[in-house]
Amino acid sequence: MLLQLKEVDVELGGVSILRDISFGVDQGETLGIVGPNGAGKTTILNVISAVVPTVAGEVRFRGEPFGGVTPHRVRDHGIGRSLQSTQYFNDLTVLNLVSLGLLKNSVWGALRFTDHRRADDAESRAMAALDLLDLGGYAHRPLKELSSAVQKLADMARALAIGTELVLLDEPTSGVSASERGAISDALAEMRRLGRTIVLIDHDPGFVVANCDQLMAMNFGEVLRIGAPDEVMSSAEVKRSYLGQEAD
Ligand SMILES: Nc1ncnc2c1ncn2[C@@H]1O[C@H](COP(=O)(O)OP(=O)(O)OP(=O)(O)O)[C@@H](O)[C@H]1O
Repeated sequence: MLLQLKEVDVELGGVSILRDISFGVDQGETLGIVGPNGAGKTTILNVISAVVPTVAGEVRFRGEPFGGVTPHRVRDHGIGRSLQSTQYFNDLTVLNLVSLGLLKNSVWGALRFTDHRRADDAESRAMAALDLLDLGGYAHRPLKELSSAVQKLADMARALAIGTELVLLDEPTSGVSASERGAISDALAEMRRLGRTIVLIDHDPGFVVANCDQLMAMNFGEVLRIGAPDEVMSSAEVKRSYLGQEAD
């Protein structure tokens, strides 16, 4: 098993945010997570990325405890994460956005591209990731000129370039029109075809169900059910608690 959370609890500001979260993700598998606003989906990605600490339980990556890892070292383990929004990077080109994630020097050094050898290496790896998602034609375009779908795809390429072991996708369809969601699905399908292990969260349960191997439904910081996507979505507790429908 590549990633495992065992009985994880998280508290932020003295408030219980996650309780008793346990799941595992095998190599090459996509775990989808659904749940209403505030269920704790993003916090789970924050736990895996070592952005928030746990107060109980354990995170294991490649069978090893992941406890002491700092957020800026997560990338060194081959874990890439897409952002909910790329708005702060609007002036960058697509290639710069993807390269930036691959540069190991400080952000300031990276922005100035002072280390040319590393910058060239980062750019060629970034270009390879863009080509995998068929985005090579956008490489030199600033993000601000592109549709929100292409901006999302560029950020997925950034996560793919870093995430050789594990890709965390945070709301890839948010702000993307219904007509452009197919392109996001296609990119995700390509990542899965490449054998990447993925944790996917999105507000659109239909999108998640269609694009995962295993589904976890959450509510109020707890796991309601985990298993085959159709089984989870048709279970009484998920219908009742998440979809607001009466159980059969
Ligand atoms: N830094 C923080 N301090 C205190 N509470 C927080 C913090 N971050 C998140 N929360 C709370 O934790 C709960 C879970 O938030 P989280 O963002 O993980 O949910 P989510 O399922 O991703 O929701 P959404 O779909 O709206 O993004 C929410 O009640 C949120 O207000």
